[in-house]
Amino acid sequence: MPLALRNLFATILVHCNSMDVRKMWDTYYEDMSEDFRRIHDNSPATQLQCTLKSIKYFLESMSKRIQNFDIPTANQDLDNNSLSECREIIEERSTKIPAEDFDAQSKLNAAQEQAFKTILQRVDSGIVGLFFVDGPGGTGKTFLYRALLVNVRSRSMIALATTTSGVAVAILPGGRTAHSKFDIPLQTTDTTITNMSKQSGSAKLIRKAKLIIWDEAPMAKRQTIETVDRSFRDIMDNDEPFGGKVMVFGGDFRQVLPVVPKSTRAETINASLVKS
Ligand SMILES: Nc1ncnc2c1ncn2[C@@H]1O[C@H](COP(=O)(O)OP(=O)(O)OP(=O)(O)O)[C@@H](O)[C@H]1O
Repeated sequence: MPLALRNLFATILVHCNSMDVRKMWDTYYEDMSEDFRRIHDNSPATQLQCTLKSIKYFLESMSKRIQNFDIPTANQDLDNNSLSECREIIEERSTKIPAEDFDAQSKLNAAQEQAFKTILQRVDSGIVGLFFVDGPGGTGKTFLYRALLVNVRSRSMIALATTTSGVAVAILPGGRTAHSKFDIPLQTTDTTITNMSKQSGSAKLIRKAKLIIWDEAPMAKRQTIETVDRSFRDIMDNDEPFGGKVMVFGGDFRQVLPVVPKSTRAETINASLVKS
């Protein structure tokens, strides 16, 4: 429950004026930072900054500034809340975190916890990361995505949730189809790029995103995913895969492969992500 505790701590700061804030901080810091201690077990400084950013997020959602309270100082993060942010970034930041997701990270099973920790270490270190979450239907992939989204978003960082089909969009908070979010052309080939220009709001959003989730990836043609890869490299001016972003693809190859009209079995498999 550390996330719920940080939310409660921020709420108490805002509504209870006569509290000894520093004493309360010292008393409950261990409990409030328990999730970050699990992820960054060797770095107390990172644990502290992650905890402060999360409390800052909740305070700002109540129109308060963390600087006005007697708790340790958060590092200045120039990425955050700049006045010149474009519409796409403002919209993304206004995604509501569902209350039922607050304790998702404390309920993760061992396999989910392992994936959660590994992915968040990449998010916090800013090192490129390409992950594929594989599992048959009902094994908890969406549950893991939701825990990741709440953790990253509750620290005022941008996490994008995309899916291949419109049907699955509704199960991820702030979800959109990858085609719509990344402006992917309907017909993709081995040389296409997306319609996002480097100066567009969508490109600025990609530059800021710390985590990008793409569910139902096996349903997308590999050329579609490769088109996004080429565009991200261009937008980020970085030739690492997906321009150095932390990408989490997920889905189940046992379910639906890409739909290629009038294709043979071999052509369908050639269009699949496994051939990328
Ligand atoms: N660690 C967990 N603790 C409690 N409930 C969980 C956990 N993991 C998954 N669940 C629950 O199990 C059910 C199936 O999980 P989920 O929807 O995440 O599976 P999925 O792998 O995404 O399935 P699909 O591929 O069909 O979309 C959901 O009701 C989810 O809330």
